[in-house]
Amino acid sequence: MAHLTTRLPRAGETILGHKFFIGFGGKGANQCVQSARLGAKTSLICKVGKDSFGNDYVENLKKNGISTAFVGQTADAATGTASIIVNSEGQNVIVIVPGANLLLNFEDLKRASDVICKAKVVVCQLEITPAVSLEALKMARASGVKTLFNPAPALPDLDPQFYTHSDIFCCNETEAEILTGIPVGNLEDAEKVGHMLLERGCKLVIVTLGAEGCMMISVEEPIPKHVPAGKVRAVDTTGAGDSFVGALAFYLACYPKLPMEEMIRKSNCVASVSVQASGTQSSYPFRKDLPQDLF
Ligand SMILES: Nc1ncnc2c1ncn2[C@@H]1O[C@H](COP(=O)(O)OP(=O)(O)OP(=O)(O)O)[C@@H](O)[C@H]1O
Ligand SMILES: [K+]
Repeated sequence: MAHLTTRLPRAGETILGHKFFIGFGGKGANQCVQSARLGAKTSLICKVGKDSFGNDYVENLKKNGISTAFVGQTADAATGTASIIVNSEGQNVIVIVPGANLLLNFEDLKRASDVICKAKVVVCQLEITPAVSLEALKMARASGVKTLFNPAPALPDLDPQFYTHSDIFCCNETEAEILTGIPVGNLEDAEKVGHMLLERGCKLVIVTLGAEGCMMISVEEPIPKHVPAGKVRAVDTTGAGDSFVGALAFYLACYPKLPMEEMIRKSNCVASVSVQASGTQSSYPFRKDLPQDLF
């Protein structure tokens, strides 16, 4: 939920804001929404609270055609939230309470094992307990399901098994720096990150570079490739990373024979549409609104 104000309040101060809105999020949900809008059959495995936010959350997923069979609702924690205050200069303060997300456990994964093991692609992030995310990747892998891992929010001491259990490891510049210690400001830096992550056991690494598109490198093709994004007029880049990951998951699942570079190029196109509208899920394009040569 976001509050727009002219300036940020000081400790103990009450100020008036001029706008308030609630948007749905969670990286997993955002990615799922983007995949679903492109036409993928999707299911989200997560946990929310038995509260009005949780009810609305489930409703929103259903509206987007996402299966909620494995969206648990618990009375033991509140739905995860992010409260954001943004001033007129665009500076913000944010409080995140993960809440019910942290209660998603191995039992929940076991209950969902059918969707995990029969999926074409499993996408994981780090907004739940990392060990649970890793277990989902392992379950997928053991069944020959393609794994796409997005290490967000990044942890400096990520369990090294995340590298070896990801078919595709996709991070942005900030995450790349936290994971490797290499500040990423250009393509060359991203290439260094790519080499380092391949050494750690990744099969294929993608570093997203905002308006510059992406860098990709793989064990099969260890020469880094730049996949540029089209030039667009960006109005709000919030959520672009999740749009990209969601689109990539769609192509991996629905067009598995496309060369990876082509999948990334198409995912860049989808994500570059999202930066031309404000908000996160509200900016994600539907298949019918995109150039049909993307399909
Ligand atoms: N200004 C832009 N113009 C065109 N495409 C963009 C732009 N910004 C982002 N994109 C697309 O979105 C993808 C992801 O962007 P980025 O690397 O900024 O992710 P991110 O930092 O995780 O984003 P965010 O945190 O804002 O969601 C890029 O690889 C590109 O395809
Ligand atoms: K956006």
